[in-house]
Amino acid sequence: MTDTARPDLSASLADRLTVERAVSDLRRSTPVIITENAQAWLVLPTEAATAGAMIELLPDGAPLTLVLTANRAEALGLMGDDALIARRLRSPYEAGLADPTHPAGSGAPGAMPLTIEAPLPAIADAAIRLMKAAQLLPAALIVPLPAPISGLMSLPRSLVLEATLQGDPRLRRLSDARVPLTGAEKTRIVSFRDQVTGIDHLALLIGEPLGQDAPLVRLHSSCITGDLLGSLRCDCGEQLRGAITAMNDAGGGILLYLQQEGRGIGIVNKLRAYALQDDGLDTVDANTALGFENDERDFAIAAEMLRQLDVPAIRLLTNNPRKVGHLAGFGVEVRERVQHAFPGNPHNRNYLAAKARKAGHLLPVEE
Ligand SMILES: Nc1nc2c(ncn2[C@@H]2O[C@H](COP(=O)(O)OP(=O)(O)OP(=O)(O)O)[C@@H](O)[C@H]2O)c(=O)[nH]1
Ligand SMILES: [Zn+2]
Repeated sequence: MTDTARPDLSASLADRLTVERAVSDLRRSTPVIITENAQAWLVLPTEAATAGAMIELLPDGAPLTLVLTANRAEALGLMGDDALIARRLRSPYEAGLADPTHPAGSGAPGAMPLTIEAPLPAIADAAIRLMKAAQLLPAALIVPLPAPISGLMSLPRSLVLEATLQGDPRLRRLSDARVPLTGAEKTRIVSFRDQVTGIDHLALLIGEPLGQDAPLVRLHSSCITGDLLGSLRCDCGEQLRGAITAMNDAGGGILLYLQQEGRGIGIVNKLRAYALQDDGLDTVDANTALGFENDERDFAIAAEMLRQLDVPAIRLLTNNPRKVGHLAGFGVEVRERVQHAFPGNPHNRNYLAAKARKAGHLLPVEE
């Protein structure tokens, strides 16, 4: 079995592990400290602030600054050409402004609490990167710290920026087992673990793909609702089972099952996006109203899995040109894009139409 994990803990890997520990604290509503030059800032996820978590740590009378992405600012009708904006708050509870599914953030632009513009804190970019890595809403409450607080993770801004760059996954190949599937009895599942995030990704080897020149491959991002629960809001379940059947019929194929729920925003945020879609936004605008990009996924993971499986050339089952471009950028030869569309239903018709219209998906548009 190949094991490509580096034996030593290089400086950059150590930095990435430090950032992952901070991410894990933030997911538990624990603030972290980011430093830049001689200044330290307490950084609290807005989700934690609105829930009142750890608010007692905020120094009395210190200025509270809310950092938002440009996408969230635009949804709120706030002006600005920059990637991030900062607003001064009177109370941490006003951080609900960052969340369009929260009463404070869901009103019409004029109905939001009065906020005062604030200069962008030096660590704003690092704070937003951490929130995204933690799959929290990409908004942070930031307070300059007059004195250090012991017991919290503290990390320099530069380290956060370097460690959250996508494109260099450290995957370790682990188990390999026979798992007969309905529609593809000759299937093996090979598992990979991201040595930085600890997240596991799977490669389903259906039939005999490894001997083939350019086997069928699908990059399938996890969808708990569609793949597992049979949700009709998307086409993921059909695409998953359809890919398995197509690969079995072709004598072999590789389905990479990637833990990238909700195009990389996580299950909680995907469900928030669904709530916004019920209020009339489409799948793209719901992501940006939450402050995210339309697609936050890192397909370098898929390219690295193919590299470790020794599959340099593929035929890719997808309607998403972004997947083709990213894989090619990471050195995978995509010899052919194979259409992978299924008939819509009344619940996913708008979703499929928005992907075709706005996200460049090559889907047959239904009447
Ligand atoms: N944020 C968000 N994610 C969604 C929504 N609907 C489905 N998803 C997620 O979108 C991803 C679908 O991924 P893929 O099956 O790789 O699909 P794709 O990028 O549309 O490309 P192809 O299916 O290959 O054409 C899964 O992670 C789903 O959880 C939605 O409305 N909002
Ligand atoms: Zn889905």
